[in-house]
Amino acid sequence: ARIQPCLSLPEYRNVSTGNLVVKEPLNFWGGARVKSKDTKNSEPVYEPATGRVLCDMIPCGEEEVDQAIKSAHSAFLKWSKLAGMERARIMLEAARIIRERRSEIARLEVINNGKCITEAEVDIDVAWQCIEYFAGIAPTLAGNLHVYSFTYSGQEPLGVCVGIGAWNYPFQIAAWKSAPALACGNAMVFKPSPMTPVTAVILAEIYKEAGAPDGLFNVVQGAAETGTLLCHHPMVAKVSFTGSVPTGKKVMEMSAKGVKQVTLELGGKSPLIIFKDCELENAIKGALMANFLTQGEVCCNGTRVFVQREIMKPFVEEVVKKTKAISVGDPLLEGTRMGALISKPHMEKVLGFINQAKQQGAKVLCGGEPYVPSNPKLKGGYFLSPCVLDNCRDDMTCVKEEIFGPVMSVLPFDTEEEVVQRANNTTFGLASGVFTRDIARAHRVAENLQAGTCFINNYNVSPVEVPFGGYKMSGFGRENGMVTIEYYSQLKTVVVEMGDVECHF
Ligand SMILES: NC(=O)c1ccc[n+]([C@@H]2O[C@H](COP(=O)([O-])OP(=O)(O)OC[C@H]3O[C@@H](n4cnc5c(N)ncnc54)[C@H](O)[C@@H]3O)[C@@H](O)[C@H]2O)c1
Ligand SMILES: C[N+](C)(C)CCCC=O
Repeated sequence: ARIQPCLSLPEYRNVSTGNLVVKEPLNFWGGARVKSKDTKNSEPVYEPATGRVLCDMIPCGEEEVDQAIKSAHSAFLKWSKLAGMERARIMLEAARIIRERRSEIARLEVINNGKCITEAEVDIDVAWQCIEYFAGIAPTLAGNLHVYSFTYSGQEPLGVCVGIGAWNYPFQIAAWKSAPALACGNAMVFKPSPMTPVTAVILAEIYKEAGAPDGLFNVVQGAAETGTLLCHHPMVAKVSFTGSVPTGKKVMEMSAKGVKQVTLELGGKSPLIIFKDCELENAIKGALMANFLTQGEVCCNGTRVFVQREIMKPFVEEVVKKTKAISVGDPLLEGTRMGALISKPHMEKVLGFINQAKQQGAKVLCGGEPYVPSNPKLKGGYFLSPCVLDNCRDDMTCVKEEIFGPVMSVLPFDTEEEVVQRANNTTFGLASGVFTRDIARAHRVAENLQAGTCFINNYNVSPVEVPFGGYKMSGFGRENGMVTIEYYSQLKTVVVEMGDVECHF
């Protein structure tokens, strides 16, 4: 059942929309691709831009999950004993290979996810940067020595960590989870979303090629059932989850049963506040960046756009003009700025939110309809014209719930105090943004917004050096930045007696 890859990465350079069928096994453990055992539960995976079947996702069952975890455990025993420098060398080599193969990996990501190529290339860059960043940290992991009491403490890895990913940034999520885990000396079993099974296994091959021991980074395919098996497995020390709030709650509950550590990167409904003293052109660009990257399927998007009443008219006119100009279509073409949504059911869900918004009194200023590109091969794709909604109120469903599609809701406001209160009136707390020329106001608003990130005079800029994660129901724990080391390690304290034991008895 253990198989080496059939299609080498350079061959993916020639794939185009509508011509790839992935036949290779998509699981990886013990240092090789592994064919799934039980094909009866296989599910078709669709290419979003065409609606064609790209491959079959065959979920891993109990025995396979157990094999992957045991493979990770045996790699952990070796990897955790390496010096930080040795781990770093292998991780840096993995980052280099990703950089070299950026174009092929990005093309595969586009075909599986539907996002446009220019964005996918950035995602791949962020992935290798993240691995490079944590490789740099690995040799610096040192403890504290308390000389006079002669005690010392230092970080130790947790063991086998599980990563569970969402479908919107498949390769990048696998890197964001594996890089800090491996830097700390852990091994990982990663389960991608069943809708985007194709690229995580390439990351596994790259770690192996870079010199990682067999079993260090493993991939098991599957949906809820496979995820449940991972969360319950007694040899798993930690679960790092990216996905929706309802699934995040289940993951936390299951992990609690085994007292496993958890990181939850969940959904959002983030506010973007635009004051009348902003530089309007930048604020408009910021609103587009906050809403339409990856077809709006971005957890931290600023989908509640609060605009100070005095500038509402020019803001809306320009934002609508620029939204209408977004080129939707073949995601592998350089000129395309918006590709296809992940699936037909998801597109219908987004359309349902738009219809409901209309029924509740919102006005569609542009878009919000299925889009059929002229190219015949894209006729079955899940394209939607980006949508701006006006006449929105805070109590509407489109303003309260995460849509996860290209839908911007615009809301007027009058005062800073009022808008901060309204912005915080949500159970989510992933991100937020503010546009103003008043530096004191910018920092005051950032301080008062209940969110893990606040972007001032920009949006969706997340370098790997800075922590990313949520407040409230958007989750806890962080990815990226130094702090992430805390979430993939545990502290050992050693107390050394330099004299005789003073006995109380
Ligand atoms: N905060 C972040 O960093 C971040 C990043 C990307 C996406 N997201 C969020 O992810 C959501 C969209 O992704 P999605 O639709 O893939 O989310 P989802 O919750 O449906 O699925 C996420 C992952 O969980 C798995 N899963 C499902 N049921 C499970 C179970 N019972 N036990 C274990 N695993 C299970 C899925 O197979 C998938 O791999 C949005 O809410 C978005 O905001 C958050
Ligand atoms: C790279 N971004 C844009 C910050 C997105 C992070 C992952 C959220 O879905």
